[in-house]
Amino acid sequence: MSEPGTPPVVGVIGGSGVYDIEGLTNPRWETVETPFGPPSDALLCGEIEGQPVVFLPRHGRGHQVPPNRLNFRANIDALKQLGVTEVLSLSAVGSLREDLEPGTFVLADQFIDRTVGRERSFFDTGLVAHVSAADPTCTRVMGVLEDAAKAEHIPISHGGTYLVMEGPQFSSRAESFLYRSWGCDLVGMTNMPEAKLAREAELCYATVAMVTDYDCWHDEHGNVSVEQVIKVLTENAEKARRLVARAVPALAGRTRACAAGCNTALDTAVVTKPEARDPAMIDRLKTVAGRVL
Ligand SMILES: CSC[C@H]1O[C@H](OP(=O)(O)O)[C@H](O)[C@@H]1O
Ligand SMILES: Nc1ncnc2[nH]cnc12
Repeated sequence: MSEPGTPPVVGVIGGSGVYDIEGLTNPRWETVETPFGPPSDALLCGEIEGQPVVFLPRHGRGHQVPPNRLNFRANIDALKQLGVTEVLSLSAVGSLREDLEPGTFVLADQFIDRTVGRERSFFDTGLVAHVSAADPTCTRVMGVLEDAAKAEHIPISHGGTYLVMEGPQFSSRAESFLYRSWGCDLVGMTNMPEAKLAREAELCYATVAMVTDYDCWHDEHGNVSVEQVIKVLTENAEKARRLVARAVPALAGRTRACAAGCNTALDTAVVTKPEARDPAMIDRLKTVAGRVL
């Protein structure tokens, strides 16, 4: 259980095409068990310029877990068990906007959750809580990422709405047009419920969405394929690596609670009266919510 002023430990969740991070000092893979079952894989722990960092390949090192089977709760619990306080998510996404070309990096800040059948909360009967998800990403960490991108001369677009679909199939053309008509900018399959669970666990969360394709709405571009996604990611891997290497040490040195309020999200969220709380739930939630239970 970490207190709001705990020195930062950066967690990096690597999405499609990002199964490892290079350049860590003292690297070691650690297997973590959680009350929610196993995370996607072992987690790689180490340091970048003295700043502790923990890496989790979202789909496993061999990309064996599809988006609709990800154990998001276990992934977030495992990161928090290893002391993580701020999460950088790297994600491949389709573009729903002409000007967001493949190869563009976007700091997505809003989500529309169209997923079905995923476990979307740590809380449940016996221990009820409602956190705010009005601003699901951490504005402070996004600012650090933006500065890191500038320092590395990596163009990055600040802000954008990411529609999260269930998958694993890509969208039908009618769905793609629908998402565009809703004003969404990006489409992907993984950032929900991941971002909301990070908020429940009082972790800062920011996502670097790496545009790989125009989904299937654009009449001058072919329909998205895995081959295209991996090709564009491979071409941009070096940029992503430099961005992470610059951002991680820049997140060091925070000595107070996150100014955006992420580390205190549970202060006013739990509604179940203390005498009505299920002891088994309190035990299950000791990593993510032990601070307030
Ligand atoms: C391999 S293409 C589709 C796959 O890629 C994205 O995952 P991630 O966010 O982990 O990079 C997308 O959401 C799909 O899961
Ligand atoms: N077009 C797309 N739809 C959903 N997820 C994606 N990941 C990368 N491109 C995607």
